[in-house]
Amino acid sequence: MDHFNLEDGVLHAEGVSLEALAAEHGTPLYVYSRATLERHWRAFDEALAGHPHLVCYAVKANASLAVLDVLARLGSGFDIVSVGELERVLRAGGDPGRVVFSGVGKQPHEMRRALEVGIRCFNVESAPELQRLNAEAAALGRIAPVSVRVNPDVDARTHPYISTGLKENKFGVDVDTALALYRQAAGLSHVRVTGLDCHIGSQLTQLEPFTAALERILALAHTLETEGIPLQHLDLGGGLGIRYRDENPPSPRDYARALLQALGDSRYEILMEPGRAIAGNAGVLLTRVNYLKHGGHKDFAIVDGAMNDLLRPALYQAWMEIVPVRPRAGAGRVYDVVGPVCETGDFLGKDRALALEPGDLLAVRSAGAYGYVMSSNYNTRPRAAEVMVDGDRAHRVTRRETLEELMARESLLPADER
Ligand SMILES: Cc1ncc(COP(=O)(O)O)c(C=O)c1O
Ligand SMILES: N[C@@H](CCCC[NH3+])C(=O)O
Repeated sequence: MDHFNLEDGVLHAEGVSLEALAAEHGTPLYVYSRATLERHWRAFDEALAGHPHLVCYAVKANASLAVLDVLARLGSGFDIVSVGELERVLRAGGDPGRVVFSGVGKQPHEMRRALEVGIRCFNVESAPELQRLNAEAAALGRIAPVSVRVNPDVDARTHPYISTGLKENKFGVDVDTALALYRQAAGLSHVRVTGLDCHIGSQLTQLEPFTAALERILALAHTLETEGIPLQHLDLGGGLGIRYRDENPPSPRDYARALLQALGDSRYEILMEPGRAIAGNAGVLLTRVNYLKHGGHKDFAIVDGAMNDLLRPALYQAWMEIVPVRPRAGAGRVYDVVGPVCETGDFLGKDRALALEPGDLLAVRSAGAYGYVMSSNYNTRPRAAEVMVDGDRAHRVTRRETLEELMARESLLPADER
């Protein structure tokens, strides 16, 4: 469920016409709905009510300051993977005490900043990382709270690029290595074991991989208890999928119910790191039809948005729904919706039945997660702008980059070396 609906024949975000937003801010344009974000975050929080928990929104899904601001005001925790994401959370008023730090390649300066502001937990992914964290904490006179990220070797049944919990994936450590790491951690002077972490992949549409992973980490938690290494929390990661087309992912409530059931009567605090399930259907990408090109073999709708704005279709062959903002009557044609970028893989959608005229505005739905954050300047295209709708008001979040700003970041060689 989201807040993008037709009103008087025109697609609106909450109470705001997407045509009006495109006219004011230009295209391509990302538009987010505050009400949808809030509803999705609350769905997780309420699904876990009655059990100690913290919903740590995965910032990587959509790191817009406005999105973080909305969630920080709800009391959200945050899952970060870089010091840049940490600075964004702090800037948006997020509580560092509710931040967990994931990722296989944390750098010393990132660890130091996270230690200084006092984050909730470091999700450690290797033995050398544990040693380095202990050394950095010792140098600062701090104690680093840690979880070990366990790779439970379960098949998440998702696209291979976004599966993270198989033994051939770079993430986490296997159960035996995790046990060894916990034993090491227990003997280190400047880390304190607080939890256990696991994340098996993204866009999961079935419960079974989640519960299989939980069973494996519960067994490890039990072993740790018997060794005198008690845990306060289990971080079950993110990964709950959303409907892009015809997927039928479990609701946050069914997902939480299954996990709490598998947890039995153990009272570990539960941390979750949902990203896509909160932000995905809270955003659309608006793009305008520039040309219609009717070939002998194919019809192309050439739009002003491209793979540099929204990479998911090109990178994962992801299917994203494309709808006209003001639907026209009539059958139309079957188009490949493509951008101006010089790549055959530059498409937003293939074989879409659409009734179109040049100048029409299209909305790519479910673009709130892994959209703007994965955009680039490929083909020297400025990044899109972002707008947050809140009821019948809209706030510009990011201004469209100008070519001057893009160029100003670079320099020519010194004149005498030319
Ligand atoms: C460690 C970790 N936590 C959370 C997430 C968020 O995943 P999702 O957006 O699928 O909920 C990811 C991304 O896969 C991740 O790697
Ligand atoms: N970027 C991916 C998800 C990556 C999840 C992060 N580990 C997507 O768009 O589906």
